Amino acid sequence: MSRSTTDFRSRMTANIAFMFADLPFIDRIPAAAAAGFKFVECHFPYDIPVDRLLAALNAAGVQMTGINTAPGNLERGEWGLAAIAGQEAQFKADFNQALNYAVALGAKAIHVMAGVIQDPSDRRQALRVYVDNLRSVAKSAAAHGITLLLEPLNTRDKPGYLVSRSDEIAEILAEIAEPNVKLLFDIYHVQIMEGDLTRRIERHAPLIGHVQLASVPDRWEPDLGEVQLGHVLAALDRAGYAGLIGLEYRPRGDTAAGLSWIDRLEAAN
Ligand SMILES: O=C(O)[C@@H](O)C(=O)CO
Ligand SMILES: [Mg+2]
Repeated sequence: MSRSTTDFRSRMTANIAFMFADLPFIDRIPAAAAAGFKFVECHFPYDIPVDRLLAALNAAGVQMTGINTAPGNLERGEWGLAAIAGQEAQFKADFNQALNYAVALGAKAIHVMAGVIQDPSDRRQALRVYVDNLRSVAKSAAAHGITLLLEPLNTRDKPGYLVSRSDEIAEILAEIAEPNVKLLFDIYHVQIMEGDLTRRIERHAPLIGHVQLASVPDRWEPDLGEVQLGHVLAALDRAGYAGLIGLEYRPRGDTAAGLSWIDRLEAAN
């Protein structure tokens, strides 16, 4: 039996951007606690004052493990600003907002969202901006023990997003060369864009700062679809990944009822 499946429950963090989505955001925290979660992660908590969020987390006995930088203007198609030339000042403001929330909540990871590049000829410059922006903020996060995560997003869900492949992120990380800037290896996106999950996990293991799971191609409970969950968890285990595992899927029905996949995973491994 692989460690990843025996201690799975103690390492999983419920992504409350997607899970318990029938409830108002703040109410997803006690709902996650009632379903047995000790950890939650989310995307954009910024509509809720940080003190209120912290009070809800404390009341539920749940720890927030990770948040994202703000997406920017959704109507203009933005999805983060870290790679957008001319938006460096707004990126800094968004980053500081994320850092303040993370520090106040005790969250140890911030997913720094790169952004959508409307004109492919801007890509080269965007990569430069991305690297420079990340270098400029990495140490302020490190001072608080916070890891910055870079996540490749698949081009079907997020056309034009600067980075869609984990191999590309590996090159960017080599250039940034800051130990607290890491790869967010989301099985869903990596399987869609690159596949070869086992070998890719082995190759990128030292770079991986966080893992997320969902079924492929539907982004449902992760024991469904084309990826064999037990195998992937064992590969992560063998590669030495011992960090948190984000459940970032859209439940097919009721979130709590759908969690029976965890019992099946434990029984099968
Ligand atoms: O996979 C995703 O979509 C997320 O992890 C995210 O942070 C927002 O794009
Ligand atoms: Mg993800």
